[in-house]
Amino acid sequence: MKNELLKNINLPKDLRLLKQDDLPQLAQELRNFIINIVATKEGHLGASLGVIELTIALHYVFNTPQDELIWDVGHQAYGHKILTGRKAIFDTNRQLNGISGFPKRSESTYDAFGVGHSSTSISAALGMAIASQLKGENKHHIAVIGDASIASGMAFEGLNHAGVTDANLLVILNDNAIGIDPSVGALKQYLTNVKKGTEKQDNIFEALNFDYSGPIDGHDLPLLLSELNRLKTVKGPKFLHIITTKGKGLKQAELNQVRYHAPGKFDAKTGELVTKTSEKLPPKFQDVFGETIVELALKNDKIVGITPAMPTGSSLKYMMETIPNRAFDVGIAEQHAVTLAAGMATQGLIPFCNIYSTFLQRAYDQVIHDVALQNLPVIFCLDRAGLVGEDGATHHGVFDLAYLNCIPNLVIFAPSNAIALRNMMYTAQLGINFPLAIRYPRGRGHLLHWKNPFKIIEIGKGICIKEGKDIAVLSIGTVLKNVEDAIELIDQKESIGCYDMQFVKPLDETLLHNIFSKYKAIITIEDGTIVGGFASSILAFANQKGYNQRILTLGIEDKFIEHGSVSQLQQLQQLDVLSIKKEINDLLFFINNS
Ligand SMILES: Cc1ncc(C[n+]2csc(CCOP(=O)(O)OP(=O)(O)O)c2C)c(N)n1
Ligand SMILES: CC(=O)[C@@H](O)[C@H](O)COP(=O)(O)O
Ligand SMILES: [Mg+2]
Repeated sequence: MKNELLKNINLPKDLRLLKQDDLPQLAQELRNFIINIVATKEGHLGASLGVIELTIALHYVFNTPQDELIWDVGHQAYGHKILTGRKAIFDTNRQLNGISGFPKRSESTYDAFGVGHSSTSISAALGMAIASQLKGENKHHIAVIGDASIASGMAFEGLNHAGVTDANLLVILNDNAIGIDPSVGALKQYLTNVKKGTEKQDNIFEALNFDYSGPIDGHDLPLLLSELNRLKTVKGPKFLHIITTKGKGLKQAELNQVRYHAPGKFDAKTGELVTKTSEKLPPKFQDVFGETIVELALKNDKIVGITPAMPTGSSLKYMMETIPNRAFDVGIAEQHAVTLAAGMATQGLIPFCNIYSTFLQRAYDQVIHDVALQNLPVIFCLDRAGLVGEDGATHHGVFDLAYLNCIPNLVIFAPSNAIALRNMMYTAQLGINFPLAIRYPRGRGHLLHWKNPFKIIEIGKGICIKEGKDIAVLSIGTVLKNVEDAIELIDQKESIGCYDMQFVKPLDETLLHNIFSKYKAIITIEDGTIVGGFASSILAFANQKGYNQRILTLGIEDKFIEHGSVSQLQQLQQLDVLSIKKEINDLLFFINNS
């Protein structure tokens, strides 16, 4: 059985020509196809394997793309992509200039809504369903949402609204009892009871006016087909609860669902992970955070740790294992995580609220209204800041410096290395009377030895890395390493000064006055958007203080950056070593000849 059926399917119309009895074989072929490609090209695995039967059934029963199908998060949509015209290019998934790892409207008419951040599907599908009603159309709108994503506030808001409409909406809950990490919370317990049959009487979704059916086995194709065909005839908001296994069809992925959410390279036949080099590498920043918070919290019982559904990705799991009563996974609930931290801070606790930079966008008002306005000493640890690579436009943490910069009271720190991250966490827990954001990138730093004795970091102070004569490079965050390497390659090194500014807010004005009084030209560099971030602050400083030398600003251009490896994207954004070297040399040439 080698893609006998799949090879003839390019679009759902081809799929609909198959006999129902052929669909289980197609499911097997589709699984193998995904496993073979993800094994070498990497990407999200477990979620897509878990919805193979659902994907086939949906495209078989519904008339996509006229009927609108919305995948929540979209990391489970690989089967959907393959069956909707992207089979031949699926091996470019998540690569530079290849297809996106998430549904994307500009990529296909079958991708009804762009996703990446969770819990948007019900609102989006409801919006489309209401629009269809207003336009007098007769179509179906289907939101497929996971058990972790439906626990988020936004999903509840959508359900709450949908329940008082007669919109033609079908919500399918794909319940596999796990997000990236095991699902948490009272809703998870409720769903567990529904599955056991102990919670049939007062169904929460029926109470919200949905026509509820399930739970049914989401791998049973005939059952899925008959239930979807039935639901097609039911008007108004409907809710189908299906039970699936994340990683279905690959033994290791079923057994170790957390690891196989996005496993990296693995052997397609055995499922074994490709073992990485045994060479000692510098730690990931997430582990510097995870290990340091444990070290600090063992000595300081006021410290608490919070993660919205990313215990593994943030490495807060180390604290959850060591000090479980003070480490909280609150589920996909960024808004709640921030205000929970604010509440804890009012009571004298020291909350480290760890959120991926991109996901903190969800909790912007909470940062302003609940934390900063009340000047509460919440310590935000913003992981995955800057370019994250293959997850692409939905996930790059490139807006944080800009969106945080305009918030009064907030101190913004971007460590240039693991030691600075660790020392800032140490400093913060000694006691601060302001909110603090510490932002650091995905992946590893460059220091092998980082567990030095703790040192206090003076708030608002930058560091002179190297004095120069003509040009000062002002750097913020880990891009400093590229700057230092670039300067090493420059012939007139002695001309170039280099500064690790550390804080975007407050700026080190004393240091800046020294720099602006001395150098002929300034370069700012950051791995965030050039609009409103570090560069903007330096430009405003120069303008306000009457400095008029040339200032070159390097950072992420004012557009959404797509997927690719971090190094490829750095090159495209001129943040790699050679591009920085060129920018410095060009500026040197300019000032020497003007
Ligand atoms: C707002 C937001 N927070 C966090 C994430 C990170 N994230 C991606 S998938 C995922 C788990 C989703 O679990 P579930 O909805 O149950 O889907 P499954 O992976 O089980 O199919 C999380 C937390 C995200 N994409 N968006
Ligand atoms: C789909 C999603 O949002 C997550 O799975 C994300 O891809 C995790 O990113 P990291 O791999 O950086 O933890
Ligand atoms: Mg799930």
